[in-house]
Amino acid sequence: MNATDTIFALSSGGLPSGVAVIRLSGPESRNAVEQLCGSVPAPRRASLLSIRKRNGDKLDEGLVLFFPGPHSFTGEDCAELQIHGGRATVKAVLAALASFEGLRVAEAGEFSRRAFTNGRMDLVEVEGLADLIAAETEMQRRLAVEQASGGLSRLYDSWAKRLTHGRAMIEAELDFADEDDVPGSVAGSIWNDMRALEEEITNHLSGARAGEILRDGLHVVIAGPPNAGKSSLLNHLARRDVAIVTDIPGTTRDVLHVDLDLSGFAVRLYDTAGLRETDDIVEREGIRRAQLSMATAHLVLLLSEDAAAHWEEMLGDYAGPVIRVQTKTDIALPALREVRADAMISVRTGEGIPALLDLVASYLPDMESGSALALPTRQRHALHLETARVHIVSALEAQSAGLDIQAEHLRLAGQALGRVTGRVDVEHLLDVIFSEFCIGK
Ligand SMILES: Nc1nc2c(c(=O)[nH]1)N(C=O)[C@@H](CNc1ccc(C(=O)N[C@@H](CCC(=O)O)C(=O)O)cc1)CN2
Ligand SMILES: Nc1nc2c(ncn2[C@@H]2O[C@H](COP(=O)(O)OP(=O)(O)OP(=O)(O)O)[C@@H](O)[C@H]2O)c(=O)[nH]1
Ligand SMILES: [Mg+2]
Repeated sequence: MNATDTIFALSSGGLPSGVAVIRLSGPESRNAVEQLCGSVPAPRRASLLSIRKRNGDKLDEGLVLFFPGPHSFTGEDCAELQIHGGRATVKAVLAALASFEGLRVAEAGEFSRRAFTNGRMDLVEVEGLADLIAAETEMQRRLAVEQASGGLSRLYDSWAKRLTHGRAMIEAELDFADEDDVPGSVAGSIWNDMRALEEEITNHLSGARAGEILRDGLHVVIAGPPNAGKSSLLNHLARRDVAIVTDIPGTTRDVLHVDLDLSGFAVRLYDTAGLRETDDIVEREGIRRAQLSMATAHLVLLLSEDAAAHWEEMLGDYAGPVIRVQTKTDIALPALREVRADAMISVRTGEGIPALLDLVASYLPDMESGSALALPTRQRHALHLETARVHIVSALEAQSAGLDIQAEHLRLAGQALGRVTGRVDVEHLLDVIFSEFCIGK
């Protein structure tokens, strides 16, 4: 990977498509456009031009744009060829680009990586952009667009600035400590703000669970005895035949999951092996996996067709929230319909399903509609934010240790914040973060 190469890639999605966008970035972008199109359009203006091979053969006619650096997505010279999205057309134009000296196909995330390297985006924005491209539900989109457009970064930068100010005040006091005419304590004025900052970070961190649920989905595990109708419920909610359903107890062994959109929120629903004592090695492994998924669930739907079920016994070590669901109400005798469950459903008739979904939705984070979503979305963020918070507390509590020790804690707090946005040594993280992207981004 050489950062002075000029890179290109198909940045639009699957082919064929109405229009396909090929992006270029790097010093040879201008030359490549000139060779292929006969001229270079005015900066940032779309021009309809013919795209030709060196021998004059016409490949296509498309809208062509040139973005001189540094005012471009990557900060380098960039260009776009917006051509017809036929497979052969795209293949021919990509081949023509590859034939130029100094041009090569981009790696996954390489455009965004250059934007980061050139200071066009910080790490939090890059992660937001990756989430925006991956977003499948309205809440994932809202969270990601706020993060990608710098909402979170501005917050973290404003915190870092307050820490720097605090340190500057302490330094000033240390420098002038032996001069008699310095009035009062300069440093004394910052501690109220540091206390307030610590509180703001604590508040922000309390949204970390909501942020992770919004981004990754609420993890809901369907559990219960064999034959309860777990796989049938998964298939019903997925509206697809995802899991094998038979009337033989012990059908499901592997953990399967589907992603649902529940009023704009992502929900990841897991189907698991029926819980029972068994000598079958394969089934036992399935049950072990079922228990493992329960251990990390946000919510368990405990299914049983028997209203007299001993619900608690099936939960094992799981201590999180549970919705007890009585299944197959279409065949259950009215006499058996004692209300010992939280929900009663039939996937045959659809009875009780909307009520069950309402119950599940009540475990989703409480989001005000329309409000900006400035929540920590990744453990990486939460870990550094917590480190920053702890250092601020240490600074506040180190009164007797002296101002220079307090200043050092504030410096470490600022460094932790800098690791979130990528302004402080994050080199080792970059490959991981950028590999999340697709080629062309
Ligand atoms: N055709 C096309 N659409 C696209 C993109 C793209 O690269 N090409 N984007 C790719 O992700 C997104 C838009 N993001 C972009 C971000 C910055 C600049 C850019 O040229 N910025 C300059 C000039 C800004 C201005 O004109 O005010 C700059 O910031 O200096 C372009 C696209 C979504 N839509
Ligand atoms: N009448 C009726 N039958 C149902 C209903 N839900 C599931 N069944 C039947 O119950 C049997 C077991 O269903 P599954 O969905 O495979 O049960 P499971 O809980 O996944 O079972 P295991 O994977 O073995 O643990 C199948 O024959 C289903 O057709 C329902 O609402 N009404
Ligand atoms: Mg099953």
